[in-house]
Amino acid sequence: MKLQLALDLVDIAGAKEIVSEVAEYIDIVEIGTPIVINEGLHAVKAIKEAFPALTVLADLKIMDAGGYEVMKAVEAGADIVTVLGVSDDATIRGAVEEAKKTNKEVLVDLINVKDIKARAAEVDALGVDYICVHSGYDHQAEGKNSFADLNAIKSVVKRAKTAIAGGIKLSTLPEVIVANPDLVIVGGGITGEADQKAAAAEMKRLVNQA
Ligand SMILES: O=C(CO)[C@H](O)[C@H](O)COP(=O)(O)O
Repeated sequence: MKLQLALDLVDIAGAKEIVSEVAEYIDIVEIGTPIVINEGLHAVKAIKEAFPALTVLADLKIMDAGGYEVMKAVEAGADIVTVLGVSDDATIRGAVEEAKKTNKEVLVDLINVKDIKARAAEVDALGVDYICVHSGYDHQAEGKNSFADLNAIKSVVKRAKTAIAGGIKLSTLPEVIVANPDLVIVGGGITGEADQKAAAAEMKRLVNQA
């Protein structure tokens, strides 16, 4: 099981500062959608250059032109690029085809997918690398999480790795770990803590025990 740190509400300098603190405890660093909106793919490039040993995920949440947008993210240094599960199969196919050219990976985010199980089975057959259940900020504000969804997709996904994101904290991590995803994605559960290093270290310890 791997741990991904999601960076959303910082600029490039802030992102570098947090990663410097916690790099030894994370497997993947995510350049979140808000950073890409604010800073562009320069943020991906800057983090990959500063931390070449870390796997960098660009959370573009691609909805169209999968091949082209994956190509641009990979050119900037991304190792994994996200595509929305609600997008067309052709978009996901294009993203997978482009990523495979350079041995990079595609994570499909099932945020706002209505029939989680059916779509997970479909995108699994398209050859994606990760399938992620995700309660976004707006759903978190309504008190929702994706813990049950993770169990649901694990019953149908045969080849992709599974991931979970959305409001995971130290207090809820044990519940997530029981469901045994391949990847746990944590943003505010680390960045929102006064001691980010301690939070990341404890999360890594729990994830490693799984
Ligand atoms: O993609 C995102 C929001 O759309 C976030 O990166 C993801 O939800 C993880 O952050 P947090 O743990 O703070 O919810």
